[in-house]
Amino acid sequence: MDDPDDERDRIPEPPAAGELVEVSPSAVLDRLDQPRDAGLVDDDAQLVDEDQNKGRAVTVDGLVDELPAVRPPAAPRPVLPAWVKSWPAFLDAASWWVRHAWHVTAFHGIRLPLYWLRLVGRAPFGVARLLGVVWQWSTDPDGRQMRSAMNTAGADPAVFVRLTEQHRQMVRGRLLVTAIVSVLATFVGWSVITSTSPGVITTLTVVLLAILGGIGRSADRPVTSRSIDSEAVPRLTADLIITALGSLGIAELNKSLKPGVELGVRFPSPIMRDGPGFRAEVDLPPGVTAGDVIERRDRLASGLRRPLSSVWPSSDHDTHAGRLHIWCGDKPMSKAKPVAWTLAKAGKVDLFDPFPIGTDPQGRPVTITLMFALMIIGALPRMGKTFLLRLLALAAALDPSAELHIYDLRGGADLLPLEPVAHRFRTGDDTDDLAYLKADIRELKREMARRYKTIRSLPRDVCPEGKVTRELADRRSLGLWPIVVVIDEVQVAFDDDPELVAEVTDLGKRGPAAGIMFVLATQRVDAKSLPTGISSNAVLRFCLKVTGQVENDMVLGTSMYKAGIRATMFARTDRGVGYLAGEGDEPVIVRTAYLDAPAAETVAARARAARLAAGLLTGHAAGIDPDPDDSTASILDHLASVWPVGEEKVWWDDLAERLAGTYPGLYGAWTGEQVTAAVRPHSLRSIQIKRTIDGKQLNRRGLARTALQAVLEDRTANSDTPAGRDASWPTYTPPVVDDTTPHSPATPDPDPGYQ
Ligand SMILES: Nc1ncnc2c1ncn2[C@@H]1O[C@H](COP(=O)(O)OP(=O)(O)OP(=O)(O)O)[C@@H](O)[C@H]1O
Repeated sequence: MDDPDDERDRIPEPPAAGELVEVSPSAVLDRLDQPRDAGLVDDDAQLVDEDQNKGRAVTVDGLVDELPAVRPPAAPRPVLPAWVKSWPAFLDAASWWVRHAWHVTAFHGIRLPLYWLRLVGRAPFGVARLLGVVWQWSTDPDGRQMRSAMNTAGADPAVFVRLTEQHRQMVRGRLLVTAIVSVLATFVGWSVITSTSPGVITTLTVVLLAILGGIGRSADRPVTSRSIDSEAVPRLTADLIITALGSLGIAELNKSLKPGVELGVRFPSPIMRDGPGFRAEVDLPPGVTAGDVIERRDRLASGLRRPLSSVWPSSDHDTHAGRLHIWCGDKPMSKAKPVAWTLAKAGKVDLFDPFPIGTDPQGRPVTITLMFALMIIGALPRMGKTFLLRLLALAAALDPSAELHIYDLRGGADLLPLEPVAHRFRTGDDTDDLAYLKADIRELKREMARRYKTIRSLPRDVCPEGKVTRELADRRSLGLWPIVVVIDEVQVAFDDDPELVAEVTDLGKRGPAAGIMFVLATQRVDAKSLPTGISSNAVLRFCLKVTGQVENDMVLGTSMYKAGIRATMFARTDRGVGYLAGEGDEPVIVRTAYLDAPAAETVAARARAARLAAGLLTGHAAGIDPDPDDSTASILDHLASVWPVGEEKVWWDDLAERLAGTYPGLYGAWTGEQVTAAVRPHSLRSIQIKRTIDGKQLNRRGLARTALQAVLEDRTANSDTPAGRDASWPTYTPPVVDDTTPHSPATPDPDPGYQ
């Protein structure tokens, strides 16, 4: 048999590359608990093959170049608590304290007479207790006990006599002090009674009785009553949390809660007030993850003796997988007032910046940045998906430069308030509606190609990152304003239409950088409704209640469920509450702002007024909504078809006018500048064209027929794609408002649109 000592002393072989070494958690912890200079480095370094791994050390994790700090540095706690940094959260916290203080004061204030009567009832006990204390002090019973203990056969009589004498003297002195104090007290009492007013006597009597009652109070008969119904909502304490955790039925957790075992649950920071509730940070025992607890949110709420929608557990992966945050709201969220939208009454949105969509459970505002993002929203039916979609579309409508394409394939009325601002709008899932959507998507693909060409043609200093900026979006002649496509119940369109899926996937991937954003919502979260190409490219993800891990990860992203981000924990009553991923580093729980249909109509009316004022009402909203142009003809073909017979050179303004006359749906509001910008990617150069009109010499920029013909011939010869697919132009372009410079007859236009 092996000698255990030998076994202990034997230096283990270093693990082969890639071999997994099994190490017990306690061994790891033991090691981690040792200070770095207490032998860890040296002991472990013995395992090193010195030639091969010079300068390296072996730890339980294998070879490393340098040993990391034995303990990772503790995460610094924020200097200011979160509620100080957010005005609404601060107001919430402050108002809670004021309400609480007022309630406690009023509750006890009104009961003061009752409390006094209770004290008076205890006053005789107080007198007896006081007399007992004085008697004890005066008669020194301890000394008497000591002498009785010495009254034994072996005791020294001299010591006994000395102690007896000392006791007698002490008692005599103390009795004298007691007698003098009693006489003085009687005298003072009598003088007060005879010399002061009855009011003072009454006050003193009241106070004296209260003091005597206080001395005589009993632990099992409290004088004061409870101001808070502790049975309904007990204070959130460490004990309560431990009890609740113990009721979850997690074996590993229960093991560490057994009597006699070192408690595995720790509280790294004190339980504190956070917004309208309390927050606790809990370190779960090794082997238990925050996700394990989050999954049992209902049992946790039961253990904490609170309604389900008051209890919000979350994970903190910046620290470790076992760090659990529990936030308990004062009021159940399902009973709290719906969150008001800060933009409901006033305000504009710049889609390039974050805009508010609701609050977190603590009441802090949550914002979202729609620009450059593909967003997916998934949930069970009736959880608030369409309301959120409407909110996002309304926010986009409040940016007058944005072009909205709104599709409600369920055919309900929820998105109708957006009709007055939508460039493209359809509600319903008839063949017509789906064909309209498909044609629009195709147009958007061509628009995307055009946008990329325009972006490529821009100088580097104007477009350094190769994507749309606010400045570029504002130059209407470039046609790079944000386009937001909102589709509710997208699964209706995707079913049995792989071509559409492919086109939306492509737009979802490449569109955002060119300013084309999609927001897709579905109540049927599966691979058909959210194909991998779309779900894996979504930047923003919003998941309201779903039923399982697969749906959760499909909307929020792979492994989110494992990481403890579980939209399965939401209850059916948590309407409008979901996880938002992609906006910050960590997914957050959001209570989306509630906007009913009339309020949505008011916001849409405001947005429409702003668009009208800016001259940016287009497409369906402007009453021009023929079927999307699904032909493959491009602006080059259109220019050729409107070219005036016999003319060799034509001004851009005249060409714009002719295009608008022949294709009002496509070029209705175009100017010469826009036509120039549109053909720029095709290398069509402008020329100066002089004309005499009414005896006046006018010099403007325009196009030569030969140049157009050359480009068309070139395209036919070189292109293997259908003519005009990549050169085609979007349908209804808003009229130019903000950067239109009237053409001066003699001077060349400085706009870069004129080359
Ligand atoms: N932010 C919110 N706050 C409070 N209640 C909300 C919120 N959003 C939605 N609701 C409530 O939830 C109900 C359902 O919302 P909505 O119609 O958006 O659900 P849905 O998920 O789109 O349903 P469906 O899949 O059937 O279309 C609404 O009638 C509304 O009362």
